[in-house]
Amino acid sequence: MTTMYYEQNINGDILKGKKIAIIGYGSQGHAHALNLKDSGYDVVVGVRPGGSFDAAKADGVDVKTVAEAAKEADVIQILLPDERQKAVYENEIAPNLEAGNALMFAHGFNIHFGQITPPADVDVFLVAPKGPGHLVRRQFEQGAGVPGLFAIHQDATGQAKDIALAYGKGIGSARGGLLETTFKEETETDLFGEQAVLCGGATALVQAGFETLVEAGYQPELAYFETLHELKLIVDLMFEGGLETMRYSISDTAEWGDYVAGPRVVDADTKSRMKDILTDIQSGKFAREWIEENENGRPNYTKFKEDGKNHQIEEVGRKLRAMMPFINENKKEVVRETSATAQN
Ligand SMILES: NC(=O)C1=CN([C@@H]2O[C@H](COP(=O)(O)OP(=O)(O)OC[C@H]3O[C@@H](n4cnc5c(N)ncnc54)[C@H](OP(=O)(O)O)[C@@H]3O)[C@@H](O)[C@H]2O)C=CC1
Ligand SMILES: CC[C@](O)(C(C)=O)C(=O)O
Ligand SMILES: [Mg+2]
Ligand SMILES: [Mg+2]
Repeated sequence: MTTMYYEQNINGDILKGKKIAIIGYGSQGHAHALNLKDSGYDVVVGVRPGGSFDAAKADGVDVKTVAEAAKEADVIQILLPDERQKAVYENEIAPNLEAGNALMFAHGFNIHFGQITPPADVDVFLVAPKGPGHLVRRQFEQGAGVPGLFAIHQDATGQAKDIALAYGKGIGSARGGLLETTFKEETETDLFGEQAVLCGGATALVQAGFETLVEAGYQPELAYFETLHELKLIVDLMFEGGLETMRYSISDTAEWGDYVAGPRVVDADTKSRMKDILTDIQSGKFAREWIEENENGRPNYTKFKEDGKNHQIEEVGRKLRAMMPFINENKKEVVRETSATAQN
């Protein structure tokens, strides 16, 4: 049965007086550090010298090396890229762990796929917002919150769940709801969601729609508005009131087209391939291949990234967005973080 926790059911006092180290100051790192600080907690950020270090300093956060932050903290949240966590954990965090500390994650990848094995005398749990870090920060500042998951892997102190809930409240996720899960369930569903629907599925759908229109001779700018820009406005309505609200706002013509054409695009074969994707995640095949890609210096990742950047939809989009300053306003904070974390 699903168990949800909301702000009013959570006592955040258990984290008062504890030092929380946020390791990494990227998408999730900056959001957790700033939200926890604004919630009145004692936060130190641990990163290497460079863009993130400078950004955290400029934001008025206490910043140290990873090893120093881990050493002085009671609660250590690892918000580094998943593929870098194992090395940083082994070299800089593990030697500074003490019995009774809490070791945290925002995604279960490294624990679930056996990359990190913490000692038995520390709590190990995750608090994973169900949304991009920049929105975790933006929504918190707006008085809202991105819902999150939490899961306990090890409860050495008997306090793991209370600390996890207090942490989830501190970053604003309990405003949207904290759902109790396991590392296995969080890891597999998160990977599936981002691959099949949220990132892989959505970008492939947008690109294919754009290409279909442009190849048929329609203007690329029009194709951009139709397949990418307007998607946000349609998804906003789904977000606010589900598919029904979106269908209430669109024309009856669009709604009829939705019913008859949607299943032609995403059909039983698509669903069967979604199941294959899920199987590869569950079996560990995806994780093994991603780890290997990193060990080999990311040749395919780099090529995919470059091809994506050079796709016509991106060139057209950059030009059109430059004429819409209201979009660029929101983008500023993401770009600052992106450029701060772009180095390897
Ligand atoms: N992105 C998201 O919105 C979400 C992410 N998650 C999870 O959160 C975790 C963090 O992901 P995300 O926020 O995307 O990570 P990012 O890619 O944004 O993290 C980048 C940060 O890690 C630092 N970093 C990278 N390598 C090292 C290193 N060797 N030593 C010290 N610092 C280093 C970077 O510093 P520098 O500037 O020096 O490179 C930067 O501060 C992952 O487990 C992810 O799965 C969960 C939910 C959503
Ligand atoms: C959808 C991608 C995500 O899982 C997220 C923002 O929740 C991620 O890993 O970044
Ligand atoms: Mg996710
Ligand atoms: Mg993810």
